[in-house]
Amino acid sequence: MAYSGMAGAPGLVGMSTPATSTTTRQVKLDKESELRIEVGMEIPLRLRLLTGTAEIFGTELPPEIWLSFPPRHKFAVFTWYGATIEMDGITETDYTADETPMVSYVNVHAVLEGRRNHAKASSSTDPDSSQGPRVIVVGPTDSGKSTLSKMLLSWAAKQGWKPTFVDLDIGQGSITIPGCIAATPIEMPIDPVEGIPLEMPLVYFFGHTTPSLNVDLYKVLVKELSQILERQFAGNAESRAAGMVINTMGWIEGVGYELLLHAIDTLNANVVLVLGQEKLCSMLKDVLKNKPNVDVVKLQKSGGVVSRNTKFRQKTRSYRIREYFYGLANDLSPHSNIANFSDLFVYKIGGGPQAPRSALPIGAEPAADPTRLVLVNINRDLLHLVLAVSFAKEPDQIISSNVAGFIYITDIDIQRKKITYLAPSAGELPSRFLIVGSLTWLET
Ligand SMILES: Nc1ncnc2c1ncn2[C@@H]1O[C@H](COP(=O)(O)OP(=O)(O)OP(=O)(O)O)[C@@H](O)[C@H]1O
Repeated sequence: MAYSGMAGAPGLVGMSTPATSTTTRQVKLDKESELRIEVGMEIPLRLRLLTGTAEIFGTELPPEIWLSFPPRHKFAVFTWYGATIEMDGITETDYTADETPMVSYVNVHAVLEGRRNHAKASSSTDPDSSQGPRVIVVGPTDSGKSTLSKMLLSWAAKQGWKPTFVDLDIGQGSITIPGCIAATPIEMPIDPVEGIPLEMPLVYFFGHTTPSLNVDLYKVLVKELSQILERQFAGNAESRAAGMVINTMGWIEGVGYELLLHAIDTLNANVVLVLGQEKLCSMLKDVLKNKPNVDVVKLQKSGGVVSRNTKFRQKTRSYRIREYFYGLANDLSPHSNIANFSDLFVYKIGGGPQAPRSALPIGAEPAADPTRLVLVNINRDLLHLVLAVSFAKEPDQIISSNVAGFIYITDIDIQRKKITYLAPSAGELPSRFLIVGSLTWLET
């Protein structure tokens, strides 16, 4: 695992001292308690495990090694048997808590583990039982869904499984930039600083950060993703037995609820973990009662989960895009490239009328087709938008294709018909077909 090393940690000399500590200090944790930390807004926090054992969201801390957590990071160091932690730097808040839902979470992990073992043992004799658990984590915003997903994945990976992480959260997803749904196998416990490794995730670009802008397209993309995953599972008994953990959005009312049911159905989830909401749990139990193979389990929300307001969420999205191009520690060097208008084809999905008015019965209004491909005229409206580079070979494959990566439009020269864009690497783009939505970014 790529832990950030201790070298080059920020000096604290001459800094003002907020109410919380700025000096090196130790915290002793009793068994089954956790240290909850919100790193300050400007400067990273260094932290290391001095004695005992402890984990961050399911990933064990290496003894004695300093880890550097970026500004605004919110996390907890939990210990099952007791530990001493040393911190160096500024925190916005830090406190210890001995009431956590961790025992119930690890009990869920134990049940999933049993199902994985059963699936593995059945794979040669009974293909129908060879599917490991497909867990979907649902709940309102800020109920700890992403965190629980990470814990379940890291605990499974620690025991040698390679479960598939599916992130359907287009607002605050953890696999790639916002506006996408994605899946990736988790082969090692998730690095508490760097997050999910980005080796070849399967990514579909929705292009907006709320599904309400094109609900049908969102459903189509979830279906496309699920079909590819089914194909992968069919050819790989190991990942089939390890199963999936699916993270969802916090939108659980109305259309949001409908999308949850759609995801449960499309991805064939058989364990639904409901965090922090009785009403949602009872609605799901009721609607899924005819599916005896689907378990709906209510779990307590952790008191440590931090609520994030709209502004914070927008900022987080912007940092995620920045991280894509420049790396978490500014360790990547994106390239500024120039292309002719004629070199690239930019499509948006949805919007255009389905049929001309003349082709409709008298009085009928043309409805917008949510999955219609519309070729976009290149003009300055594209400035500061983030576009996806499709793997499609032909335009009609764009919706069903996953994406290779993203570019950011930094200039449009109408007179010379040139586009300047930032890309993760130099050289030609893997495809000339680009997808545009409403995902903007202001590079600062
Ligand atoms: N026990 C804890 N102690 C401290 N911070 C925590 C704890 N659990 C979760 N957090 C932090 O709280 C924030 C919200 O948690 P999380 O992202 O898991 O919620 P979510 O339900 O997935 O949110 P969303 O609805 O936006 O997707 C995150 O920054 C997470 O790191």
